[in-house]
Amino acid sequence: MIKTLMRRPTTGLHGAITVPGDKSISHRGLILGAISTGTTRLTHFLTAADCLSTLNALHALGVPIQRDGTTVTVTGQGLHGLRAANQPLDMGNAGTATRLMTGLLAGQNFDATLVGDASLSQRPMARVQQPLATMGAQIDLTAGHLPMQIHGRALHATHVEMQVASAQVKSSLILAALQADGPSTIVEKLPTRDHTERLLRAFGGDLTTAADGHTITVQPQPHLTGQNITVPGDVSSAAFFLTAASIVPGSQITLKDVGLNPTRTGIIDVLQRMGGHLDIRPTDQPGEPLGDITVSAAQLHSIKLTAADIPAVIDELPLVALLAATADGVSEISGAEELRVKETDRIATIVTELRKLGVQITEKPDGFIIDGRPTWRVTDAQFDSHGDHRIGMMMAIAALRLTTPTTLADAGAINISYPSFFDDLTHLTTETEATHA
Ligand SMILES: O=C(O)C1=C[C@@H](OP(=O)(O)O)[C@@H](O)[C@H](O)C1
Ligand SMILES: C=C(OP(=O)(O)O)C(=O)O
Repeated sequence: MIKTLMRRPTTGLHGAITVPGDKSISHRGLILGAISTGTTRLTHFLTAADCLSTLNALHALGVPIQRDGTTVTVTGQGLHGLRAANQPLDMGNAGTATRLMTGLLAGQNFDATLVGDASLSQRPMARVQQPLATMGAQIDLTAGHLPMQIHGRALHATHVEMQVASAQVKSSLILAALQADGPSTIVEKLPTRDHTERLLRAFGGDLTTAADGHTITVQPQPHLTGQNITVPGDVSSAAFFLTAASIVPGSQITLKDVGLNPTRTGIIDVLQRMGGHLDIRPTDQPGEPLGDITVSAAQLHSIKLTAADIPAVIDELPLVALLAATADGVSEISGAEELRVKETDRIATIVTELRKLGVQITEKPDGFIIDGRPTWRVTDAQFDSHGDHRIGMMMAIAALRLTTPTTLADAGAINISYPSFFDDLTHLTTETEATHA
């Protein structure tokens, strides 16, 4: 689908929205609900294609799941209550779903086959197969990729030193370790998003993170109990509008009930370091941290990010590139080679698309260098998502700086994580400054 993009709104973006539920927490809530006893109710669940891949896979494994709008009810089957599916599990475009389900299925007493779309079928799966093999897991890949055959079996406890900073790999190992014959330890290269750890504790699991923040010990065979969970707004979705309001002159918007887990809020830190105007009001309540954010337009300054900064901002790096493209000075992003194995090679797709705006960007093996400018000279008005939701949304936000018409090819990819993205954008661009004065 080719979509005509919205141009610069004359008075900027105004108004307030609640962004859809967090993708990472929605996946995990379904999985932990499935292996608990009793009922789990997820409200403000993300009903986007990626999370529906997890929902459909669990359903095919014998888990009753009801969906009513954004409320999902999961009837837990216990840790050993899943049953073999009678067809391959189609994980669609979802890397998180695939890696987490692999860890879960490795310890079940049946076999499973996982397949995915063309993008997912190019993404590396040895990163879970190899550490899971230290527990005795038997997983056959196709040249390191999907299709994958998982031969479920009893697992042993392990001690794993992770080779990549990846919450997906960590969570896969945690889900396998729950089914092992003793306590397992997982050592992270760098701390990554900790939603699995937080949720597992809420469901009654026994898991500790050492004071160094890197070492996790998982006690096996927990008795998990179903929970009622309100999923916070996805900060990775909010990030598109945090960026838009920062770079479109005259803007001031509020994003309500956004997840503020510190392992995810790198984009807020980046914006603050670049001179962005943000007011963050945390809400006092149990569970994942959340709050409201008001953001207004600002003249931004360049930034440097290195490997230790990356995990908390990994999915927002296309937006960091866009912010840097409008900022004063030269920005440099390093240590972000993981971007090359996302839905697309995001270093390559960021460079290709931003060059269409006339942005001065240099590609590096592990990131990029951008020389920012207050105005761009568009050389190609036909943007392309390359089938990658975050690249498509980043270019739709870039178009808001332009007065010339532009289009986005393969705009349907945005449904992977944010089906109501254009509705929310329309809402924020049709609310005038006067209505909110
Ligand atoms: O665990 C998760 O929910 C996710 C972890 C990240 O991937 P990696 O852990 O592989 O970096 C992120 O890019 C993805 O969108 C969601
Ligand atoms: C990388 C992403 O997701 P996944 O790895 O789950 O496909 C993303 O949403 O940006």
